[in-house]
Amino acid sequence: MTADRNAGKSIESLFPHFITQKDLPILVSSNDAIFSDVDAVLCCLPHGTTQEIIKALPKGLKIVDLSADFRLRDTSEYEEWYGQPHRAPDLQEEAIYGLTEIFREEIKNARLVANPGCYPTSIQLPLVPLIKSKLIEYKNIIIDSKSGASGAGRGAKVANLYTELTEGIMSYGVTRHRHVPEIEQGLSHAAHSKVTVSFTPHLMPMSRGMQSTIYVEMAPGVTAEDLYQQLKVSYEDEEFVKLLEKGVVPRTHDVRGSNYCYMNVFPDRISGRAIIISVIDNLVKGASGQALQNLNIMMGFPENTGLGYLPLFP
Ligand SMILES: NC(=O)C1=CN([C@@H]2O[C@H](COP(=O)(O)OP(=O)(O)OC[C@H]3O[C@@H](n4cnc5c(N)ncnc54)[C@H](OP(=O)(O)O)[C@@H]3O)[C@@H](O)[C@H]2O)C=CC1
Ligand SMILES: CC(=O)N[C@@H](CCC(=O)OP(=O)(O)O)C(=O)O
Repeated sequence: MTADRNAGKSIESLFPHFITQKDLPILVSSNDAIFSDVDAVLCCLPHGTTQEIIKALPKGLKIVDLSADFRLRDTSEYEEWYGQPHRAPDLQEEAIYGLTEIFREEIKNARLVANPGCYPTSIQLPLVPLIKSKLIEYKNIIIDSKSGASGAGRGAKVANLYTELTEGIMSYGVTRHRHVPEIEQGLSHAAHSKVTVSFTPHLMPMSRGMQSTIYVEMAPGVTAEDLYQQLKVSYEDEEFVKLLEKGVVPRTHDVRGSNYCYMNVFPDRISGRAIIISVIDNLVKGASGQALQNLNIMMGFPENTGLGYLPLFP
């Protein structure tokens, strides 16, 4: 386990909730880490710091990168949205996008997996099967997403202070959030055609959890029942993605602390339109849980190793 500012400290001193776990290592700087006995790495660094570090790792290591550094196939898009040139285009070529339920076969043989962002996970899981089956139009997709404050990491920002966050809601990244190209890349890949979306994220006064409410126009003659049946077929064998019973509204409380994505489809009052709601825990299916799910697949372990626990309700 590596760290930057906290190199040299014990994990228990920083995160006392781990005190019951035996033989936890002392955190070391990534420069001092010894990789000879290591099979795989989960890389959880801020965007932009990861490319150089992964480039320097031994070639045989399997890697799941949680940052955005390898998510965009087009490196010029990375430069446009992340404000710096891509420093490992060769590695980008081999990176597999780790939206597990959609790219499981590719992940099996991958060496480097780019773990998806939290918003793109909550949005693509319901939309990809509906787009692949041509049940919804590729235009006029409107996405309203809400995230708990932990989505911003632990770095102190004024907007994340308790006093700024509590009893309020704040839109941010309006008209331009860096997850838009990631979402459009995934949906366009499913459509074999360019898909564009309107996307606005919101910061909510909660520590974790994410909801995406998605407004779609259905293809001619298609009903919300057709969308429901398609999602049922797509996910009936999936352990971590669940379509709720008809009419039941997905809530962040129902997936809190778990690797589940719950979703449902509702007919809009306006004919020809439907409303899709999906929820995840941004820190689990939106980050560490999906990363572990991917690593399990890459290593040939049961996919739910370390993930088989119930959500923490309420
Ligand atoms: N929070 C979320 O909901 C999501 C996060 N992610 C991704 O997960 C990863 C981790 O996110 P999160 O935990 O929220 O981020 P944080 O900002 O809370 O943590 C990042 C950690 O990276 C360490 N670090 C920074 N620079 C270096 C370096 N040069 N060498 C070694 N360690 C370094 C820091 O360690 P130290 O404290 O010792 O300085 C810090 O603890 C990121 O890649 C993020 O993009 C993905 C999806 C959702
Ligand atoms: C609340 C909040 O600030 N959320 C983060 C997204 C977190 C995440 O999933 O994604 P990355 O892995 O791409 O960092 C944001 O909007 O930038």
